[in-house]
Amino acid sequence: MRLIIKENPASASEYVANLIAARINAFKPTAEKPFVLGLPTGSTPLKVYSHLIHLHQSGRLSFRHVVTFNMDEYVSLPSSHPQSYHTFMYTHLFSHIDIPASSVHILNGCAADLIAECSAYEAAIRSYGGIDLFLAGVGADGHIAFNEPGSSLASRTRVKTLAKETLVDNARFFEGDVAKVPKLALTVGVGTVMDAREVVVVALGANKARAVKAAVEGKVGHWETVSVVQMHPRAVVVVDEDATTELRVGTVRYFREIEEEMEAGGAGVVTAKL
Ligand SMILES: N[C@@H]1[C@@H](O)[C@H](O)[C@@H](COP(=O)(O)O)O[C@@H]1O
Repeated sequence: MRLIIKENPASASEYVANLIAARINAFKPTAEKPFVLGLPTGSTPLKVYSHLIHLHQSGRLSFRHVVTFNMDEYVSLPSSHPQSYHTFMYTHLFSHIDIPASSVHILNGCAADLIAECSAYEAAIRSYGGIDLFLAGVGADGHIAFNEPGSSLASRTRVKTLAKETLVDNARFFEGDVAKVPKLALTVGVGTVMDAREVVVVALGANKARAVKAAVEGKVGHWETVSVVQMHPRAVVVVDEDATTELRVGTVRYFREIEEEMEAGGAGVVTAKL
């Protein structure tokens, strides 16, 4: 795992957007061989998305041959609902870039058969040969996508009951009223995320410090599902200073020194390419 510590949310988000753009551009995607990108919602990726839009508008990045799969969606919110993840993604990213509508995949939380919807989603991911890069945020309790505490680390896309902490956290998007937050969601599984060829987790702010500790220093376990990134061969965790406050001083120093070595072009560069 790499841990990248940036000074503030803006510099962390810019780093992540540049990383995604570099991966897409290096891949040289075509209609026959598109780049497959997994995407989250939430407040964390907002600045990443605005920087991706900026890169696109300044001619440095095209999404013409990028296929996306979103992580999750609430059950029973129509896609036109202001708080649906469909609305979120079009408002904050898709309406501003050159991605064809047919390349966007978001789970349908209003499908008549939710189980069939989840299986079809997994099949669609497989049909593209899997996900090249999965971008993820993290819940304050350490969940990835909507894989709440206790989720199987081998889980696939499925219907999930949301934890109380998540409902309370997300009430801010529903006029502060917990009762208005849908209690169920469709989500990719931990296994679905782990199948991606690269996983990039972003965590910003002191509210995420506990989750960052779980991801970086905790034991791998189903209680904080983000901890599974420790098992991924190509995982990058990008944080701002505030999100490091629960980490040991030695941990922060260790990862900082590795990144400094990489920037200096030393032995770390070899590690980065692995
Ligand atoms: N399902 C989403 C997650 O994908 C997201 O990572 C998390 C954190 O959201 P935020 O970035 O707003 O803190 O919220 C929800 O639970």
